[in-house]
Amino acid sequence: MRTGESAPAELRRGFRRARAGSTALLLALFAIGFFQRFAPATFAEPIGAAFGVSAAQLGLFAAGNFWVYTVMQVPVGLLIDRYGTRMVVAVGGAVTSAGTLLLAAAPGFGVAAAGPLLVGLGTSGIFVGLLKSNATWFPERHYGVVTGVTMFVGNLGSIFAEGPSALLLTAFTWRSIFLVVGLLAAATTVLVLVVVRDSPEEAGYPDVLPRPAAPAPAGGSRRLRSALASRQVWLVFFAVIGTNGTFYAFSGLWGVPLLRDGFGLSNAAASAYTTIGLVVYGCGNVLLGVLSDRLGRRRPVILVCSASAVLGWAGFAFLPWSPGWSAVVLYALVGLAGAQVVPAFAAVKESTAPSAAATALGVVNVGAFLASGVIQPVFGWILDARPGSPEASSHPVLADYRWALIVPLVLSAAGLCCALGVRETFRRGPDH
Ligand SMILES: NCCCC[C@H](N)C(=O)NCC(=O)O
Repeated sequence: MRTGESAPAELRRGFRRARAGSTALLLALFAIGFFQRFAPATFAEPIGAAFGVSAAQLGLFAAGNFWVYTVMQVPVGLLIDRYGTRMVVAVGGAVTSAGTLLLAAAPGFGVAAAGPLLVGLGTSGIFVGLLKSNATWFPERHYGVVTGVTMFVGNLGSIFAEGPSALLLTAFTWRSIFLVVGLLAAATTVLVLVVVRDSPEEAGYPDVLPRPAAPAPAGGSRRLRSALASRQVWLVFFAVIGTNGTFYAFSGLWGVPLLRDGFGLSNAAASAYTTIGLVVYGCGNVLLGVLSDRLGRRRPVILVCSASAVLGWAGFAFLPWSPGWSAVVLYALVGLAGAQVVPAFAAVKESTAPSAAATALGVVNVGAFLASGVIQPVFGWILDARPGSPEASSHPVLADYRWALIVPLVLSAAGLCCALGVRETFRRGPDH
């Protein structure tokens, strides 16, 4: 049975329908996961008020999802390489749904706090599973753009967690919103079990493109060792820390206070600049995917992003910038740099045996998550330790932020050095 250009039109249509069904369901769960990750920004206040808990307890509540998700990246990568996307994502979807419903119905904060932990656990396999599924269902030459669109759709979930959710909260309780999200996750999970197939072959179609079998490292520990022994995986890991990790750390926390404390902007005015960075990031995901597919190369795009990060962070730390065009350019530069993940994930997938791809992608994803988890507090410690600030309550000034901004600058410079060593994969897998 042929599904390429020479295959009968009906067969091609069936193949495309099967691919669209699988991909759409995985994307839906991915967007739900992104929603959950960003939901604390909007829902922390009503949830805190409902349970009468402190800001610190709420911080722990929000961090639960993040840390469980990060720790699980490599284990779920191994599980996906072993059991396939459908099984791991279906189990994950069920756990996500249970965690969300638990939060919606929680009688007290102790039970509610278990919700984000379960959600972090449940959603941890979706992204890596989706990347692996994309690698199986789409031609290699389109992997960049497919990854870019994947990231873009995930980001729609985070957008829904902000403004639209705040609007929903004016009409509905947070419990009813989480109830609906939990039921939605449950329904999507059932559909994943019924509709998703791990490969075109499993769906009754031959592979999209015939790919010569790559040497497959058998067994979990072999796959992990092969991912951890790959120079390409580590070079990309550190390059992504310098771009995506620094950008997420900044846009998720310090990007707004920098403008507020440094230039006296209101919260709303300051967050317009982080929004610009996020929009450039979201669009950059798709555009860089298209660009690197068209070029047939990943490395130049990876390098431009690393250079963009160094320029952006150096500008923030040393140039005489201020709100207005100079700030827009700097926020856009670091946003664009963050979109490096798209060609970077492609370069990792293309240099790894398909049977170990999810494990290697999981390793790289950990880097981006760990970076923001570490950079955010370190940035804060540098601000707290600022010289000549005897009163703990006084706000840091621009000069203090410039010191802290040296952290992302150093990481991005190290990332650029690593990016220089990344091997070009020419849009093709390791077996070509
Ligand atoms: N602190 C967030 C890091 C993001 C890492 C990466 N760019 C990403 O978005 N991964 C998608 C995922 O959900 O794992």
